[in-house]
Amino acid sequence: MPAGNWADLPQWPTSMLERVRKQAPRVHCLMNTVVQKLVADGLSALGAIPSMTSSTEEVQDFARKADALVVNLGTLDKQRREAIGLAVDVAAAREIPWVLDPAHCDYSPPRARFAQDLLQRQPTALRANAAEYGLLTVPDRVVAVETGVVDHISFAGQTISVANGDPLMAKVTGTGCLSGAVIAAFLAVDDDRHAATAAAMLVLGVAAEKAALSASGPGSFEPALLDALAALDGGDILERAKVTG
Ligand SMILES: Nc1ncnc2c1ncn2[C@@H]1O[C@H](COP(=O)(O)OP(=O)(O)O)[C@@H](O)[C@H]1O
Ligand SMILES: Cc1ncsc1CCOP(=O)(O)O
Ligand SMILES: [Mg+2]
Repeated sequence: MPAGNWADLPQWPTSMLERVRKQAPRVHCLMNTVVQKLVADGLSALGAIPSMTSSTEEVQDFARKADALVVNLGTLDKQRREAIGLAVDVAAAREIPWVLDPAHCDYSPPRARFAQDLLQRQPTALRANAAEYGLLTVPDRVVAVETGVVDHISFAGQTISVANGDPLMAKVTGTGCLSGAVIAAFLAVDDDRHAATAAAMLVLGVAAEKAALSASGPGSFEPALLDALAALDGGDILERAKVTG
């Protein structure tokens, strides 16, 4: 955590959120086909600018214009593997942050191997649920995020835990994928990769809590989450944050 612990300096996530809104980072998403709309809408609500192509002819042009990249393996096929490799080449050359979400790698050994190979290419952060996380070995320089009821964000021997969120997040497909994209947006505006990743998880978790106040189930939770991401302010974050580390 920057310059002390959460109790000493609780305003840094709000400062990062304000920078996301002001700078409007471009986040290019190699996103699974199931949740592209939610992820694009979530990034837009937050204040970032999403793009989504996975065409091998175009992906490098999009990555060259991006401030950060998120690579999600949820609907992997031959062409997407190739597009991911091309996009990561650009991210590495331009030294922009990129986030790996090894979605469903616990279902498929070839996908788990591909995820492990991508980890050797040093993403800025890995974001995975517990089943996915348990299969992978995370290199030292990669921020490791294991999500669930409590999110654990580990880097350089230190772990920040964020206990915000709502059980309705597990009832809407794509909240995990959205979390990877939100992390990418925060990494684009702050060089402290550990703090930026934790701030992203906190902001999404607090937005989910605010959304749950008005939702009557998963259907109404999804649009309420977009509204909450757009409306979230420093007061909400300070009042609700459950951060340790
Ligand atoms: N029961 C829960 N209570 C609070 N937050 C949750 C809960 N389940 C999931 N989340 C949140 O939902 C998001 C997705 O996490 P997770 O369900 O672990 O990923 P995935 O959707 O990839 O399986 C994270 O932001 C996590 O904090
Ligand atoms: C259902 C499904 N199948 C392939 S990707 C995907 C979406 C996974 O979304 P999340 O892990 O964020 O709930
Ligand atoms: Mg997932």
